[in-house]
Amino acid sequence: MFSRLARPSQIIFVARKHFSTSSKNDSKVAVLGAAGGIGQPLSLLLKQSPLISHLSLYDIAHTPGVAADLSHIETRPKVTGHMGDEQLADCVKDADLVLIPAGVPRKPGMTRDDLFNTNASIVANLIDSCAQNCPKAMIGIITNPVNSTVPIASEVLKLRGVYDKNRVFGVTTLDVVRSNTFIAEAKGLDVNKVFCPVIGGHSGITIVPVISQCSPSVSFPQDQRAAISVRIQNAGTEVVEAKAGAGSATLSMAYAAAEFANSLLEAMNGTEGKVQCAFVASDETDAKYFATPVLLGKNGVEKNLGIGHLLDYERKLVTAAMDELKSNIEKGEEFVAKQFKK
Ligand SMILES: NC(=O)c1ccc[n+]([C@@H]2O[C@H](COP(=O)([O-])OP(=O)(O)OC[C@H]3O[C@@H](n4cnc5c(N)ncnc54)[C@H](O)[C@@H]3O)[C@@H](O)[C@H]2O)c1
Ligand SMILES: O=C(O)C[C@H](O)C(=O)O
Repeated sequence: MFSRLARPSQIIFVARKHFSTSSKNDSKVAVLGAAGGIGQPLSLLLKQSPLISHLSLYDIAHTPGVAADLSHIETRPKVTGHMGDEQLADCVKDADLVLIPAGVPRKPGMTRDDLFNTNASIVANLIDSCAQNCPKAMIGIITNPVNSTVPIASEVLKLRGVYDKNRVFGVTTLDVVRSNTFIAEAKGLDVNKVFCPVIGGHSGITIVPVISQCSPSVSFPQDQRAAISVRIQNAGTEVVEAKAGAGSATLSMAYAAAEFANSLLEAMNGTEGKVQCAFVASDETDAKYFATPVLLGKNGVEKNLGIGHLLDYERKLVTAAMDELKSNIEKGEEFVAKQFKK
C-alpha cells in the first residue's frame, strides 16, 4: 500500500527575500535542548522556515549565545533564548509545536535504554511544563530511549488531563532517512525519489525497515535484504562508534527532525497529503505505541496508515521486536506512575 505514497516533502531552504512576510503561517516552535548537538543545527534549519514566526529556544546552558547568533540570520522567525528552570514556562508558552532533543546521548557500548535513568526525568519535567503552558501543542520527542520517553510524555499529559494521542510523536524520521539513503546507494537510485517506511520502535531490533513497501519498488536477494535491514537497525550504533565517545548522530538527526517538523507544520497549515513515519499511540499491534506511516493534518495524526502488507521476513522482524518494545513502553509508564511527582 505504501509503495504508492510519494516521498514526504524535502526541506526547502528559503531565503528571506523569496517568501512573503505577510504569510498567514504563524507558528511558534519551541526547541528544548536547543544548545546541544542536535538542538543547534535543528534550530538553524528551523530558522530557515517561512512557516515559523517565533523560534523559542530552551536549554539549561548556553541558550542566550545560540539565540543571539541565530537571531542575526535574515529569515522570518523571531528567535528568543531561555535558560534554566525559571525560564522554561516562557519558552513554551502557547507554542504550536515543541521539539525535544534534551538529554544525554549514548557512548560506545551503551544501549539506548542505558539512557533511561537520566533522560526519563528530563523529559517528564519538560512535558509537565508543556502541559501547563501549551496544552494544545504538537510534541515531537527526539530524546532516547524514544520507546520509553514517548510513553512517559503521554502519561504526564494524562496526569495533567491534557493528553491528545494525535499530538504526541516519537520522532523516528532518521530511520527512514537512513533507509532511503542506504537503498538508493545499493540500487543506484536518485535518493530524492526514494521513500522506505520504517515501523516498530526506535532501538536495535525494534526498528523494522519495510523494504517491500519502498517507493520506487526495489528487489533484493534475501541475504542482501537482511544485510541492509540489519544495517538500518544498527545505523545509530555505527555513528556512535565512529564518533568514539563524542556522542551520537546530531547532524543527520537535525536534518530528520527538521524534515518531520516541516511536514507537520505544513499539515497544520492545511497542506494535504503529508505523510511521516512516527512512533505514536497505536492499535496496530498489542504494543500501545508503534511507529507506522501516519497522515498528518491540522490536528496532528489525521489517519494512521497502518502496517500494510509485509513479507514473511519483515513479519518475523516485527515478531522479534515485540517483547523489547512492550517492555520499553511499560518501563516508561511505570516510571511516571511510581516516580513522577504528582
Ligand atoms: N530520535 C532519534 O532518532 C535520535 C537521534 C539522535 C539522538 N537522539 C537522542 O537525542 C538526545 C540528545 O542528543 P544530543 O546529541 O543533542 O545530546 P547533547 O548532549 O549534545 O545535547 C543535549 C542537550 O540537552 C541539554 N539538556 C540536558 N538536560 C536538560 C534539561 N533538563 N532541559 C533542557 N535541556 C537539557 C544539554 O544541556 C544539551 O545542550 C539524546 O538522548 C540522544 O540519544 C535521538
Ligand atoms: O543511536 C543513538 O543513540 C542515537 C539515535 O537514536 C540514532 O538512531 O542515531
